[in-house]
Amino acid sequence: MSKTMTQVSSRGVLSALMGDAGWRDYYQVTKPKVVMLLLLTALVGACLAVNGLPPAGLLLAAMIGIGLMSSGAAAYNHLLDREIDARMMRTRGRPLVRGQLTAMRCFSFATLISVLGFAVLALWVNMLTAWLTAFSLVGYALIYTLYLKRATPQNIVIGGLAGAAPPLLGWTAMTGNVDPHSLLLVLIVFTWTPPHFWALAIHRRDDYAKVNMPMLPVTHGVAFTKTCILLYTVLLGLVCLLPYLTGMSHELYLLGSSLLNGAFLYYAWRLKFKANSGDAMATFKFSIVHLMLLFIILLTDHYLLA
Ligand code: HEM
Ligand SMILES: CC(C)=CCC/C(C)=C/CC/C(C)=C/COP(=O)(O)OP(=O)(O)O
Repeated sequence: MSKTMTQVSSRGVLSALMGDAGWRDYYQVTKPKVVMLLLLTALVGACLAVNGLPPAGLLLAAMIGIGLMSSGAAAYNHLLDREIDARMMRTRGRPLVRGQLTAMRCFSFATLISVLGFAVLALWVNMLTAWLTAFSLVGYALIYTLYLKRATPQNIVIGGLAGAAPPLLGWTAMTGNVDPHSLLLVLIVFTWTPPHFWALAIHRRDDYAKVNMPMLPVTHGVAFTKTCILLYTVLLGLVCLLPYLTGMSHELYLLGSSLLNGAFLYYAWRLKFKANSGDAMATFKFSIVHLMLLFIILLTDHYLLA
């Protein structure tokens, strides 16, 4: 076959695979910003697991494997939620709703990257990490998305475990076993998740009510949800002391995390006691900055003071 004919036929195969979808549609269903933050928490877990720098090849394989499987989980979530996504303002522009990406293509893509991710972890990291990541994928893509989300206002408290797993996954990738210190990092993300999500759920309450999604502000009201956010933020402040109290982290972490948790508490207090329509969204946005900085501080403390 001539070079031009080969180019034409490979372009034909590619366009048959892509259909109306562009790279951007595949990228969007992976929830890239969420996965970036999940990977930061996994990276910190991996670095805290070892003395000095983690072996570069092992770290790269772990990040690729965890990243692919988290992206796969996010793509399954887009697939399984496409009908409710079509009815909510926030999500109605998603690729499966617009018809840019077919359900079959999304399923194939999610399966391909999830299996690839599992293979990378199984071949180049270790089986414990591969299976723990697979459980997290099933926890988010199936148990949370298909069942919990639609069943109970405690959906994200229970479902939050999957999103909180990456620091443990990063840690086990380096050591091959579950260290109690890694569970402290999981506990931090786990306690952070309810205020993170409920702040957004207050802002989007009408959207969730419209599709009968039992999110806390819909089932128990906005005032009660604000109280829960405040209580979880206090709990998060206490949980964040544990890395210092158990000797895992040092004074830099104690100072940095106390400032961040003080600021989070201020947002939660303002949301509860000073009614202002923009406060819920401001609290949601701050939660993301909070978790990102908290893990950067954990890492800095580890390398400067360990
Ligand atoms: C069950 C647990 C969680 C729930 C229910 C939840 C829910 C949400 C929702 C509904 C959004 C808005 C997405 C949008 O605007 O389209 C969001 C955004 C976000 N979440 Fe979460 N989240 C959870 C856990 C996490 C975890 C564990 C992380 C990272 C460690 C995370 C990081 C983010 C980031 C970075 C964004 C902003 C995404 C963007 O701007 O595109 N979330 N979350
Ligand atoms: C392998 C592994 C670590 C898996 C975890 C993967 C993952 C993407 C966790 C993040 C949790 C999250 C964004 C929940 C929101 O879903 P939602 O359906 O409530 O939000 P939506 O309405 O914006 O889709």
